[in-house]
Amino acid sequence: MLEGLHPNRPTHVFRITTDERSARAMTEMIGEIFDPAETAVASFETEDGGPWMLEAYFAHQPDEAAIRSLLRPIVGAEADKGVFLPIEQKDWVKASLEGLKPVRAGRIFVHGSHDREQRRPSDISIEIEAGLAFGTGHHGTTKGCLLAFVDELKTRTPRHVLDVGTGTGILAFAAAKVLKRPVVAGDIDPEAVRVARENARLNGIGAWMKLYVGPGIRHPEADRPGHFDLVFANILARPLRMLAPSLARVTSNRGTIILSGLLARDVPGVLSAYAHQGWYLQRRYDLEGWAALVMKRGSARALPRR
Ligand SMILES: C[S@@+](CC[C@H](N)C(=O)[O-])C[C@H]1O[C@@H](n2cnc3c(N)ncnc32)[C@H](O)[C@@H]1O
Repeated sequence: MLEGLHPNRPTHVFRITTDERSARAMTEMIGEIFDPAETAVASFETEDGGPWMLEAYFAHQPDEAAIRSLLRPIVGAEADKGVFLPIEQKDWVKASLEGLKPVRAGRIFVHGSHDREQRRPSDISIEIEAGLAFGTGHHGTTKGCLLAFVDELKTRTPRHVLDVGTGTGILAFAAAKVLKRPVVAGDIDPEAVRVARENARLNGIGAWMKLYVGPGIRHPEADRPGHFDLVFANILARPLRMLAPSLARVTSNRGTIILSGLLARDVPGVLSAYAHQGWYLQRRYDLEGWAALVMKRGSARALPRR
């Protein structure tokens, strides 16, 4: 969930801990200067009220001296404290998955194959092998969506679910397993859809996953006006804003859209795009600097003051 480059294919990472303002300024500068196809950058709070970290991922070995001199006008001598690290290519995904602990949201328990024995009999368990797709459940955006989904179930039971930007398929699987119904899920990245298909089989719900490759809802399974009563879209702020009219169109009048993939600073822009379509924010989940927004159709007057 970084701006730019697919987060699972970098060769080098640069990390620097600093204050929020400098982290944001450096993120913006790196985002503007470097080609988004070759660089991914994000900054986030390392703990509540604690220092911020900037992480920049590069597809090729970066010119370290040049990057430090670019950052010096923003953070001064601190630019030299940041570290550049090579990223092991071969087993990077596997190794990072093995190091990850399972994630729990209510009864939903997301785990890798190495943590199967931790499942409880009452769990809705989802086993994920991420491969090259995003979505192990550990990212603040995914966790936020899972928590929002669990809370949504306290008041209603959706029947028709769409997951836009499905990655490994994790949110769609949670919905299919909890609701015991087919779910439509798509991703712009064919590799993600391949991984989601494999994971669906692994979880015994291959027949319930209606997977498609394509941007947004550009597929006959997804482009069904008023059909879905729960839509997940955990992608970036810009596509979320652009997709506002089409997501609003395919969601039923009493339906819910759960949006994520946006940093707290991007929330007002996304809310305003959905307010233009007649949607308001019912509640939000903030985890590790990322926000998940639960949107309902209704009067823009219901928008909370921010
Ligand atoms: C942050 S990941 C979310 C994965 C998973 N849904 C989760 O919650 O962990 C975002 C996914 O959205 C996909 N994506 C980005 N822009 C998209 C678009 N316009 N339409 C469909 N998928 C998109 C990416 O390929 C990526 O797999």
